[in-house]
Amino acid sequence: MITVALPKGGLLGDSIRLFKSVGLDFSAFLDSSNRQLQIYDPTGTAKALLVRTHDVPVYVEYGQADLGIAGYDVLREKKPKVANLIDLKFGKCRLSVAVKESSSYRRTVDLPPHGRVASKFVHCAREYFHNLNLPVEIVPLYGSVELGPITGMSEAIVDLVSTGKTLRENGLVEIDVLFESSAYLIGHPLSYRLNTGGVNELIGKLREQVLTTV
Ligand SMILES: Nc1ncnc2c1ncn2[C@@H]1O[C@H](COP(=O)(O)OP(=O)(O)OP(=O)(O)O)[C@@H](O)[C@H]1O
Ligand SMILES: O=P(O)(O)OC[C@H]1O[C@H](OP(=O)(O)OP(=O)(O)O)[C@H](O)[C@@H]1O
Repeated sequence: MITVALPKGGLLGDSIRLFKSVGLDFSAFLDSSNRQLQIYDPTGTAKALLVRTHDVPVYVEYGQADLGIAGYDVLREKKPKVANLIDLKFGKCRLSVAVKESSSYRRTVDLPPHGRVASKFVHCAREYFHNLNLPVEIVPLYGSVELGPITGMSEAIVDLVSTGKTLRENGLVEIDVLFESSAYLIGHPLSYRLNTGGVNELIGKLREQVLTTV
């Protein structure tokens, strides 16, 4: 039996569509009345766990899931010991630095030394500012990060940007991009080495599917 960890939230629909295209149906997770966190594909060949997006690599690293789907941003932030198997080409976004449009900061190096930067991606932000030799205080937040500069708590944010709508509607502008991101299929290293439950065949089908749809 193959176990896959699927991310709740924005990546769930595309993840379920991808598995459906290779014959595995986990669409029960899309039913809002469903509260089951573990479901079996009707063919009985695989089961899926529904987990928070940041927890997907944890289930895969610990071996409770053979496969999982997580954003590259999450993988950069958590650096889990998992294999990055396939760039799935959906969930595209970027991790960017943004500031208030009305501020005078137009490049990251314009930010004041020892200024504050709010972020959900604390490790990525710390590494980025360290590489620029800019000493800043990273303020960890769990969401609505744009409120950092709006309320005056921070001079800048490091956050995901996709359409840019959230930045625009909150009077913020992007001044640098740390990296581009998309969803990845990740795997437990032993699962594909031992071909647990025929996982390699499934990975092959998923790879083919991604190649033909792009
Ligand atoms: N506009 C976007 N904003 C945020 N994430 C996006 C966006 N577009 C694509 N993504 C991708 O979707 C993933 C999941 O984002 P989502 O907003 O569903 O969860 P989250 O809010 O980060 O997680 P949680 O609610 O569990 O804290 C991100 O890690 C990223 O890879
Ligand atoms: O560029 P856009 O298309 O507007 O998308 C970017 C927004 O989406 C994400 O927030 P999310 O909806 O995950 O909520 P959060 O603030 O709780 O992280 C991200 O943190 C931005 O706020």
